[in-house]
Amino acid sequence: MFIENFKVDSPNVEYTDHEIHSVYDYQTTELVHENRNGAYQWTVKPKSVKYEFKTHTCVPKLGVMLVGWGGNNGSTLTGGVIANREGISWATKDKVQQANYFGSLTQASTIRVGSYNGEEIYAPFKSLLPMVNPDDVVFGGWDISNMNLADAMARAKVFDIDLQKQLRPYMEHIVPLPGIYDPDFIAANQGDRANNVIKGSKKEQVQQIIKDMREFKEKNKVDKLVVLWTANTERYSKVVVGLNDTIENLMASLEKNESEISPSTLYGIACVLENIPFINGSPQNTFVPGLIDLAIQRNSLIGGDDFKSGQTKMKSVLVDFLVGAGIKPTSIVSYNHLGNNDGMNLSAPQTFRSKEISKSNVVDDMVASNAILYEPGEHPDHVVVIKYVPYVGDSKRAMDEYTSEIFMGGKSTIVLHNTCEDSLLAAPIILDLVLLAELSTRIQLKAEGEGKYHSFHPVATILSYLTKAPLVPPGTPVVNALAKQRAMLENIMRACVGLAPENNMILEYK
Ligand SMILES: NC(=O)c1ccc[n+]([C@@H]2O[C@H](COP(=O)([O-])OP(=O)(O)OC[C@H]3O[C@@H](n4cnc5c(N)ncnc54)[C@H](O)[C@@H]3O)[C@@H](O)[C@H]2O)c1
Ligand SMILES: O=P([O-])([O-])O[C@@H]1[C@@H](O)[C@H](O)[C@@H](O)[C@H](O)[C@@H]1O
Repeated sequence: MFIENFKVDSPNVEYTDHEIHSVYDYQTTELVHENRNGAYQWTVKPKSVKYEFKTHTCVPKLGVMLVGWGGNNGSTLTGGVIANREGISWATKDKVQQANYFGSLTQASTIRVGSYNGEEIYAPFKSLLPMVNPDDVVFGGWDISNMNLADAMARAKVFDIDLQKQLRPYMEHIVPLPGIYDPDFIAANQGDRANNVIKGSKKEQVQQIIKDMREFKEKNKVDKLVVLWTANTERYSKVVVGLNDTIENLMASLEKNESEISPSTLYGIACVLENIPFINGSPQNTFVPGLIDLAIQRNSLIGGDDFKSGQTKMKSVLVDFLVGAGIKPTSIVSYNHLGNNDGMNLSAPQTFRSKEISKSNVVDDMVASNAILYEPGEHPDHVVVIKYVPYVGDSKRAMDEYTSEIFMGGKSTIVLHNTCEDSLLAAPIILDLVLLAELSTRIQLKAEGEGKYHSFHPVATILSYLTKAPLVPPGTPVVNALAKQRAMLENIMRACVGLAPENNMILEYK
């Protein structure tokens, strides 16, 4: 059964006009490794820590500025939101299709709230806490190409033609702001579209981005802004002592106009200086150590890296299942080809390398979780291939072969083939990233013994479900397994309204 919304009735939760206050017992464990009578022994001590959460319920008018707005993802997301907002439907060869937000965790998934007369009751994920309605988001952004968004949508060849015709009047007057272009960081084959660029030194470019964000906020009367990079994948920046390893060195390098500061890092610096959440949807190391430290120092939200949209999302489910079932994946070979501009940019070795890294590390935590299967340091063979095939456009083809060792030396090989428009996978993920980033800035918490409330750590691990290579604060474990990432997010939101984590025990019926 489905219910639209609910309210929690508990002595641990208080709803006021402006906030939800909850008191929450966090059940965890403390591990002790000690020498007892000459032998080391592990002891696990259950531990309960009292937390208080305070969530501001006043939902702001939200502006979202996309870097790479005129790309396939940017134009698809913008068109998709307009279609939803305007209630557009269009004819396909199968049926009359209504606009929807399928693929968005916040808009199209549900959570279990309990059982009623023996029936499981579900509510929308977004009913857990007050969130911005995507239809109300005001979009803006930058692109190094000056193509208007209607033409960009046509160039992307993602939407059905009848939908494109209906969206054109809403999008043809929208032209992205000039972007920061540095040909050294993306493939040479992108040079042709760079006709809309910010001139000047790197410091002047950062100042221009700051000016753009302030003007956007002022012009659109938005209360809050989130900026997200959905521009071309860049090559990795070199991380060098004295260049970008500390805040001081990064800012000094900016003054000196050092060539090794990438455009994405420049947008990141601008956002952190303005205390505007900045999310990186591509795989490169935008967040060099100096920028991470700057974000921590200024308590400004940063999140990334690389949208977890298709093949990698499946991998973070399948390998978790295999290893969790006591089956040993020994070879994972992932191939994909696509023909959009992203594919063309990734055909250069240095940009492909960024993608190869973010797609390859995704099984590490699952492999490390099972020393019955894997010797220390042992790892499955894992190969990632991406090829550019213009004819297939945005319709990405992904082929995977997983070989595993099973009972008594047997082998099991699973082969997957997926065909899917890349941008239709990424657009709802972008939406979730910006909505959840905004929400997380409205949550404050404190553990028992902590005097004052504080926000979540500025490196937003809460967004991990949506990224291939989750950015985490130094010293924090990286979790890639999709079910764990979803549970983390859902359970934190449940804690904010005083609900226990979903434990799936269903003891009532045992
Ligand atoms: N679609 C997916 O499923 C998916 C998944 C994970 C990551 N990504 C990443 O998202 C990014 C965008 O994908 P896409 O398919 O929209 O690519 P795209 O090439 O269609 O769009 C990128 C846009 O960024 C613009 N651009 C490049 N450098 C810029 C800069 N410095 N400032 C402003 N604009 C700039 C380009 O002109 C282009 O319009 C890529 O890096 C891709 O790897 C996509
Ligand atoms: O999310 P996923 O399907 O594993 O990964 C995808 C890659 O395989 C694809 O080549 C690339 O163009 C997309 O941007 C995305 O990164």
